[in-house]
This record gives sequence, C-alpha cells and structure tokens, in this order.
Amino acid sequence: MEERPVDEFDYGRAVYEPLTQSVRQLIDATIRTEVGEDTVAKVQALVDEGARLLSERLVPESFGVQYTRDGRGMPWGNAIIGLRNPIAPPLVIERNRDGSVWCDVELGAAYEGPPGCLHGGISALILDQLLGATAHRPAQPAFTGTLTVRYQRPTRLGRVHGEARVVRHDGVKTYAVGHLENGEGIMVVAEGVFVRPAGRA
Ligand SMILES: CCCCCCCC/C=C\CCCCCCCC(=O)SCCNC(=O)CCNC(=O)[C@H](O)C(C)(C)COP(=O)(O)OP(=O)(O)OC[C@H]1O[C@@H](n2cnc3c(N)ncnc32)[C@H](O)[C@@H]1OP(=O)(O)O
Repeated sequence: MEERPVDEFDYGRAVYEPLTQSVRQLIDATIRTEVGEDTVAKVQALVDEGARLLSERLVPESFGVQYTRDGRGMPWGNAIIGLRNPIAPPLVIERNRDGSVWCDVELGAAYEGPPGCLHGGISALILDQLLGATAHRPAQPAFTGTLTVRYQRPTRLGRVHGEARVVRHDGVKTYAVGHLENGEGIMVVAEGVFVRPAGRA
C-alpha cells in the first residue's frame, strides 16, 4: 500500500481549500448575479466542465471522517465545518480550557431565510454543531438526542458569534446550552441533550 505522508492534513488543505473557497464565491455569485443569459449559459458550461473533471475520480460515497496516519481527523465533508464542503461557511470552532466552545462566522446570501436574515435551520445547524462539539469527549462520541431552539429575534445576515457549554452530565447523557449573538444582542438560544450511544465507550 502507498505510504501516506505525515503532513497529509496540510497537503490536503493546501490542495482542496482554495477550490472550496472558489466554489463558495461561485455560490454567492450564482445567487446574486444580474448578468445576461449568454453569460449565465457560458458559466454553466464552465461549471459543468469543472464537475466533469472532478468526477473522473471520486470516493464511492460521502467523505466521512478520514484520518491522517498520526490520527488527525478530517471531517472535510461535514455540512457546517467541512473544509471541502462549499455549502459549509465553514464554521471554525474554538475550544476554551474549560471545554466550552465558541465561533465567529460570516454568513452571507447562501444562508438566507427571511429576507436579509439567517435561515432558522442554519441557526439550528450551527448550534447543533457547537453544542455537540462541547458535549463530545475524546473516544466518547455523543449524538444529538434532542435539540431545542428558541428564536428570540430575527438574525441579520453577516457576522455571527456563537458559544456553547456543558451544564451537566447524567450517565450517557450530556446537557449543553448555547446561543448565537451579533451586534444587536442574543438572537437564538438552544439547549440540547447529547447521548452516548449504547455499546460505545
Ligand atoms: C456524532 C458522533 C460522532 C463522533 C465522531 C467524532 C468527531 C467529533 C468531533 C466533534 C464533535 C462533533 C459534534 C457533532 C455535532 C452534530 C451532531 C449530530 O448532528 S448527530 C446526528 C443527529 N442525531 C442522530 O442521528 C441520533 C439518532 N438517535 C440515535 O442514534 C439514538 O436514538 C441515540 C444514540 C440518541 C440513543 O439511543 P440509545 O439506544 O443509545 O439510548 P437509549 O438506551 O434509548 O437511552 C439512553 C438514555 O438517553 C435518553 N435518550 C435517548 N434518546 C434520547 C433523545 N433523542 N433525546 C433525549 N434523551 C434521549 C434515554 O431516555 C435514556 O436516558 P436514561 O438513561 O433512561 O435516563
């Protein structure tokens, strides 16, 4: 079997992240463009050619979490944090010493629900990942059992700050809370129960 280079995380990141970023720009421009139909048709042909080239070799199914030889996880297809997923903003989750987490993310036209505002499902997606990340412990995966989201005020598109922390553990269950805020205050709050599935460490 071919030896995997130790720095394959950095290598993969250098190769694929710029492509993902370009596709993110393409998504934004696709939504907001006002060019004429000839240009749209021309771009469509270019995009189709790009998709054809990339499809010459594909993993058989979804990306999953691939691991480098030194054990670093690459959840690069993930819908919200995926480095190779153009529909992911992506969310970069930072962890404090006490295990709580936070993120700052810029959310544009691709995440719109009510005009000019963040789609509620996207808020829930961000909070699911944030609360899940703080509930998750190494070698103790915790699935979202229940996520309750309260939308207090419409969140304008743009810069959003999120935070989450664990409030208690009860056997296989971990209870976490979190919120999304921006310059206008706290917009969305969430609480969740994360369950370590039966039969897992
Ligand atoms: C995700 C793991 C990944 C690990 C990978 C490593 C990298 C991680 C890096 C970074 C963190 C990432 C963070 C991820 C963020 C995103 C998370 C998601 O979106 S997860 C997808 C959506 N969620 C599902 O698809 C679950 C589907 N449901 C199930 O699989 C089961 O129903 C499960 C595991 C939730 C429970 O099944 P049972 O058979 O293990 O549990 P029973 O024995 O029935 O119950 C145990 C206890 O839990 C409570 N419970 C069960 N289900 C519950 C629920 N849905 N809500 C609340 N409590 C529940 C029960 O009442 C019971 O409590 P009593 O011990 O009696 O006090």
